[in-house]
Amino acid sequence: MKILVVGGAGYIGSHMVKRLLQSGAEVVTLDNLSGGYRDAVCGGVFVYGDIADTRLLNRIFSTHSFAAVMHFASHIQVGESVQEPSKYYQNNVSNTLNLLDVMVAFDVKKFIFSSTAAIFGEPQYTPIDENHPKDPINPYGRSKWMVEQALSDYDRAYGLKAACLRYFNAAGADPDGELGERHDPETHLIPLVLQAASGRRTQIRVFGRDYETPDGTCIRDYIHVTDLAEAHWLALEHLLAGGDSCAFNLGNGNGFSVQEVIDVARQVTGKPIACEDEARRAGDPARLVADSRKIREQLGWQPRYADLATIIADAWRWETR
Ligand SMILES: O=c1ccn([C@@H]2O[C@H](COP(=O)(O)OP(=O)(O)O[C@H]3O[C@H](CO)[C@H](O)[C@H](O)[C@H]3O)[C@@H](O)[C@H]2O)c(=O)[nH]1
Repeated sequence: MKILVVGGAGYIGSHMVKRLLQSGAEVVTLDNLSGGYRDAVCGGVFVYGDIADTRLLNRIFSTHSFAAVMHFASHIQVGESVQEPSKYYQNNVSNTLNLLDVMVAFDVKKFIFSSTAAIFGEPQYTPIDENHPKDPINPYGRSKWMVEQALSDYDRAYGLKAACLRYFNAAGADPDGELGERHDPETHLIPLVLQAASGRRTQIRVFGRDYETPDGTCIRDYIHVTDLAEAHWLALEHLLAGGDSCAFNLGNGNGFSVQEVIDVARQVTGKPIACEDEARRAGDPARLVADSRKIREQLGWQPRYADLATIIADAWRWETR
């Protein structure tokens, strides 16, 4: 079984490549990242490039016979998407459609798509299940919801079966210590908190202490990246077994505030971690917590690293590697 992993050199994609290789799948990784992550993709075929490049895609699909495509490559910063929407619609929507059209042309009709909690917008209730209204409040969320809608149409018209996996807050690192989180620039809470612990940063800025939450800071549902990769594996098995298109929310169902994350990080690292209070960051809902019962019930997903201290401990091992 050969799988094309687009964005397989990034944070979540590289964990997926590892999971696939462990299962004996053949992997072709397509990515335009180089450096550490690329080195970490220790197996399979690596193709440097971009899904905007139709000629490259045609060459890859003519050379390999894929059972499915897993697509992790996208821009993911909410704030940036407000400033530069074109970048988000171009890359996340238009380039994804380019990939889908080549897939259809080569009769590859199983697709795993990285979606996001940002498609829901301001929560109308929590925990958020799959049927929660979709009303994204920024171009990033809209770009992902547009693709989810396009995928429904591609299923109806071309029989392309897709699993949309809506991540809440992916965090942590490979428990073996081989892979971890690195974005450039880094904007995510846990790696920034740990950089403050390790001395690579002087402090962590807390964006808002005036939310309607018990300690005033925002609440998020952190999911270990290895559990996330496992969910993708189960979704892949589902599609390869002839299963129908589907969408699943992925989180642990436990909300932790920014202050709680900092407190747990202090315990795990034994470092003081200085904080500075800042104004709210635009586009941050107060509370995002997933109801993931659907994937547990339908695909048997069982997170193994649901404990926040474990998630942070694995990320800390990577930060101090
Ligand atoms: O330096 C920081 C960084 C973050 N935060 C806070 O920490 C929480 C988590 O922020 P992250 O940036 O780590 O994560 P988000 O919830 O903003 O982002 C997640 O959800 C987004 C969509 O809502 C995208 O999918 C994104 O990739 C994903 O990590 C937020 O309340 C944020 O305001 C801080 O206080 N200080």
